[in-house]
Amino acid sequence: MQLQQQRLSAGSSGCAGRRLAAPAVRRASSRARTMPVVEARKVAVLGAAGGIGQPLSLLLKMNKLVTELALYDIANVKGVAADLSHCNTPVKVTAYTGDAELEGALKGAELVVIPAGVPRKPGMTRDDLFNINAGIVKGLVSAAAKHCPNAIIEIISNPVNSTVPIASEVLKAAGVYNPKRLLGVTTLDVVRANTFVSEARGLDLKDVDVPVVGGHAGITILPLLSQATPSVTFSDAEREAMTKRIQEAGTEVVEAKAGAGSATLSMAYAAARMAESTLLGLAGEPSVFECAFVDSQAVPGSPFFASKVQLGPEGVSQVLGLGTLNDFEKAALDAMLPELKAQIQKGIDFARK
Ligand SMILES: NC(=O)C1=CN([C@@H]2O[C@H](COP(=O)(O)OP(=O)(O)OC[C@H]3O[C@@H](n4cnc5c(N)ncnc54)[C@H](O)[C@@H]3O)[C@@H](O)[C@H]2O)C=CC1
Ligand SMILES: O=C([O-])CC(=O)C(=O)O
Repeated sequence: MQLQQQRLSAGSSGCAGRRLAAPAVRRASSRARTMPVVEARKVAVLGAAGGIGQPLSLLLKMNKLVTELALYDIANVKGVAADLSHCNTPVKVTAYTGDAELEGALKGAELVVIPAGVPRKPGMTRDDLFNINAGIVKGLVSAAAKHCPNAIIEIISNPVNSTVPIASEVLKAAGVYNPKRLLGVTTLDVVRANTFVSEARGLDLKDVDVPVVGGHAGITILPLLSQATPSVTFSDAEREAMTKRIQEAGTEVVEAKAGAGSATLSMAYAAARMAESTLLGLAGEPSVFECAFVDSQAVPGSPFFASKVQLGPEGVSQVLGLGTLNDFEKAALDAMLPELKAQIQKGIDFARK
């Protein structure tokens, strides 16, 4: 799998006020040389029979850093696992369904990826999913707190701006919260930004790295085009249009699917990339960077924020600052904050009820 080729990778530790370091894009050949020795790595996918869960599980079945793939879903997961288990890659596939089997999926897992929950239909916002998905995430993270309290948890289920705070409260209540081990998956925003910018400027995709910060809904998604690598220039109108396209890309897919769900294949690709980066960090690979929505002090007053983070043996080893924003980005940051904070608080309030 060549996901690593386009992984966000920065050469040095960044910090607030500095421009984020340029990507040191690893080629497949050099990656093969530097690939860490694989220890036993069990990855659990919760919601594995869904639109994201199935292709994500396939990509993880192809990943040399994974030794066991535990698939959990409330429906249809045994068939998905039987199907996947016939692929002749060494990853052992196991299947679990229903509350009684959740423990088996989670026991011994080092990474838990959660795409469980309902997707949007046209006309809905991600926040409209809150009423259903908040409870699903709460239940699954409660089980993870009990059965794999040290695992890294990566949440895909929307609204990410609220489900990650819910998860943090659940983990706190269970006495096992480690902010380095809880991440909201915003990789798809970066994947999209890289694709759209490369298309607009005729750049080779493997060289393009656009940090995307903030959150994962509408105006809370803020691509830092001024920090793109390689450096790109946009007129004011182009910058505004590109920012809006990246912010509305999820809706673009929801509308194109016309009621049949939201992004699944690109999301599976993005989550597989995030999982691979996480496993590389766990394995001690240096200089692994991704953008993710994490417990953060990057922006005063917002307890969670997406920005570039370094991944290491403990999970998030460093949350990087935002670097220098231009006036457009500063205004966009100011505009998003009330909405982002409200969505975070909504999650916290729900979990504390
Ligand atoms: N973070 C991101 O960038 C993105 C997030 N999403 C979100 O991912 C979520 C999943 O999307 P899809 O896979 O398209 O939906 P889907 O409906 O195709 O699949 C969801 C799966 O979750 C399962 N599920 C429901 N409740 C469960 C529970 N309590 N335990 C275990 N499994 C459970 C369902 O049985 C189903 O198989 C949605 O909330 C969607 O909004 C989607 C795209 C991008
Ligand atoms: O738009 C949605 O509902 C799914 C999602 O988060 C995305 O595609 O970015």
